[in-house]
Amino acid sequence: MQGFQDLVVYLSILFGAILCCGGYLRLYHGKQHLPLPPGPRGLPVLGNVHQIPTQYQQNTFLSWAKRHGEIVYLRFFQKPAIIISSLKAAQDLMEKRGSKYSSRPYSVFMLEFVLPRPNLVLMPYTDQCRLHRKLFQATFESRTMLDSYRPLQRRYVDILLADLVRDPEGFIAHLKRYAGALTIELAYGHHADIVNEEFMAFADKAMASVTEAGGVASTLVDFFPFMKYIPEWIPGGGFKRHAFMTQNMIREVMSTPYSIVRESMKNGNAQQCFTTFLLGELSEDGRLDDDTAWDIKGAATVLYLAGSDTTMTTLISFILTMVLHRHIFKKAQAELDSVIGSERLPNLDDRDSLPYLECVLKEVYRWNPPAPLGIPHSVTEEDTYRVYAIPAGAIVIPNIWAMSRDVEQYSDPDTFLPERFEAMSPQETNKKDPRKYVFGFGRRICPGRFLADSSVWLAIANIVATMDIQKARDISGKEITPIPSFKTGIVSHVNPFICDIKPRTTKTTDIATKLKNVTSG
Ligand code: HEM
Repeated sequence: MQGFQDLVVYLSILFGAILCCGGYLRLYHGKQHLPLPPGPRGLPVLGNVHQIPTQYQQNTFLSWAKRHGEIVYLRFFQKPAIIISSLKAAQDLMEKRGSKYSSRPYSVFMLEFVLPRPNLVLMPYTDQCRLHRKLFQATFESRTMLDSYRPLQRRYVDILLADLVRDPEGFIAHLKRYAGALTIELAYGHHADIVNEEFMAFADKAMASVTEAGGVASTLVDFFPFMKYIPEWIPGGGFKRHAFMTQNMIREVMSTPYSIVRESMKNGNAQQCFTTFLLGELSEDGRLDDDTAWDIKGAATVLYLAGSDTTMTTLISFILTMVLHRHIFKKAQAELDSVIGSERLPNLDDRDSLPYLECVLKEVYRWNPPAPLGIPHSVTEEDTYRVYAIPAGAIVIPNIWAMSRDVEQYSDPDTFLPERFEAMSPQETNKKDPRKYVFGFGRRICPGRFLADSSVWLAIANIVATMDIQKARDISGKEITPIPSFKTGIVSHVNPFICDIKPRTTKTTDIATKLKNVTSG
């Protein structure tokens, strides 16, 4: 068996070499006759694969950008890739030339093994993708629709505050629940208690299985598609077993809440939600083929998967920075007290009158961009940028982390300093607003950005208004200062830390009393 395994690896390398040489010749004899962008020197067959770390790739990519420039060229076996590390280059290419830079790299593993149907996040830029984006935009980018979610956001913020009062130590779980329950209710209409924690836990497990399943062999199949024909009982084909198991879990995550919506539609008690909207838009006279049903299930699941972890991470980054910088928290609180007073809780209409809190939120996005490498795009047509050729089919990785650490834009970029935005002119603030890059670019920009931004703002404004946050103390009374650290991966999750959160009692408002009627499920 070992011999066979070696043969598979040997064949993979051989095929790679052949494809690679073909690719290489094509690149250098492309019609532009321009050089490729600079990058670290790779090996003949592997390209730069062996230089890519498995963890915190954004840091390595940033160090390459410092050496080679804002566009770095890499090769993963035969596949070209560019890493974009400046906002200007990302906007020039991914936004101004959106017609060429808006597809996604094709993943054999995800699209042929794990998912029953491609979902929006992974779709190439086809008519189907445009249709799905239109549906997301109609639901999450229209002002009227966003305004209609305000009562829901208010309800979940009240639950969050009540949870924080009841169990301050569980703040990470409460923030996760806030972000998750909100997106679940938008997706499926019923209260999160019905789909409940069990659904969130199972969805997390399925996603972990996707990540685990994406080990070496599954990554290889993306570069050497012939591997998909290796039977699963032969070494090298074992990834298929894991992939099929993952597919079963994903199917269940997609189907369970969808079936509840279908059932309540039959019973005439379904709430208006993204799933009912999609059913209305995509079914013909109430009829639905199997593929369309999977498309709808996929779109609703994407809403939860793309929306909850990213939103939660922003909120936890906020708590962490407030623990570390109490003077900033107190300054935001003083602003809030002077504008809102203590008789009511802040709402989204107050946003424009709280400029310092706005600077704090911008700095939270910048300090820990929730998706440090975004989601890769791919180039559909050969292109040129400055003096370089960008080959068709290249994977495009925006290094959002590098953009947030650009010293030309932000001095002392590792320091958490909301005041950097306070000191800027309106034009400069607009140009340097991290929301210009943390939500991605161009035709694939995050369609949930307005919802995410308002949900995060509402939660942090209400936390600042009602809670006191500071460092926890050990039994000897000494302050415990959390050391900021983040998980590696698509989302930069904050590693757990402890802090001391207490409800504030002000002259006239006792928030615990105010929220006594709010139940958390
Ligand atoms: C702070 C919270 C969030 C952050 C930082 C974030 C960030 C991102 C980023 C970087 C991308 C990739 C864009 C690109 O390819 O250029 C993306 C895509 C996406 N996001 Fe978000 N997101 C957040 C919240 C949400 C929410 C709440 C939703 C749900 C409505 C959502 C739905 C999506 C979808 C569906 C895509 C794929 C779009 C496509 O492929 O065309 N996101 N997001």
